[in-house]
Amino acid sequence: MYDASKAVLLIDAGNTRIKFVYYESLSCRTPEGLPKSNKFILTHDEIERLSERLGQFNKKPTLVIGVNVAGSIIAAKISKQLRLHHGAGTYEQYWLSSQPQLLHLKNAYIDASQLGSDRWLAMLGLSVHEKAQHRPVMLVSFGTATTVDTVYQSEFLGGLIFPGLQMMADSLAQGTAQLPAIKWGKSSLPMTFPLSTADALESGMIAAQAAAVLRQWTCVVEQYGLNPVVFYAGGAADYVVPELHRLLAEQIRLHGFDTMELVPFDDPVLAGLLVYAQYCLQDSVAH
Ligand SMILES: Nc1ncnc2c1ncn2[C@@H]1O[C@H](COP(=O)(O)OP(=O)(O)OP(=O)(O)O)[C@@H](O)[C@H]1O
Ligand SMILES: CC(C)(CO)[C@@H](O)C(=O)NCCC(=O)O
Repeated sequence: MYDASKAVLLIDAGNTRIKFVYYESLSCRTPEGLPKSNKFILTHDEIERLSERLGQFNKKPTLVIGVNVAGSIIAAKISKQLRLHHGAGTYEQYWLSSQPQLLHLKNAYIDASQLGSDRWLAMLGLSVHEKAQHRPVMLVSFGTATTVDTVYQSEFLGGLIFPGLQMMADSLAQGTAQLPAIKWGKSSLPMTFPLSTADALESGMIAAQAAAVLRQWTCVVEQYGLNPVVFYAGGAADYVVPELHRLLAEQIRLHGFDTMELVPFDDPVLAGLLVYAQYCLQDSVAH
């Protein structure tokens, strides 16, 4: 049972955008059984609008839980907006960091505090997925950076970090004399032998992203002999997933697995924060 009186705000402050989800009450459910939510996104330049944006809801959120990988200035700006919104009213606010263990989830990182708190909370969200019960589950997050992380038997096993699609494109344009900035068009499979600069860049970057994910999938298969479920999220997913689908299908066939699961997972960080907020609001839990 949850403390139904509290409105809750969850925050995923990333390097490009900040995602918020507001719950008037975690007990108020949709027909699908999920808490009714209002999601909104602000860029870093728009943080000053947070207080006004929160003013549109009926109740002030008295429990605010967030992760922030965008630095202390961003965290301070968000906290200032929350103080503005609450005035003299009281509320609890927590920025979570990565730990060796959170609820049931263990963290194999050598120094747990190094792990991005967004990755950690996303793993918590992933770990409660029904598919995570008997098989390894992977999450590919195509955000500002791309990350490829794995959970098996309630343990985060580690993962890859590399530049996101836009960051790859920007660094090529900035670091060379002849390579232009890319205008991403419709998503398509990389070409076999690209014959223009634009095609060579687009095909190269998509191939690099998909191949890195496939490498990690192969590591999981070799380590555990099981066919992992691959979840994906993030703004650049649409561009990479067609090629990833093609590569995975080929490997699934070669390994003799009978199913391929490449599944979208919206807002995994916010999903993990919800798991944690529900835990915090359980009657018996003292925070
Ligand atoms: N219209 C678009 N065209 C090309 N790439 C896009 C487009 N929209 C998003 N992207 C890609 O998505 C990335 C951003 O993804 P997303 O919006 O999920 O991340 P984010 O909110 O910045 O996340 P975080 O900062 O938490 O990593 C960009 O860096 C870019 O690679
Ligand atoms: C990798 C990013 C940028 C992804 O948002 C973030 O999780 C981060 O800054 N991580 C810190 C380093 C680490 O996770 O090992």
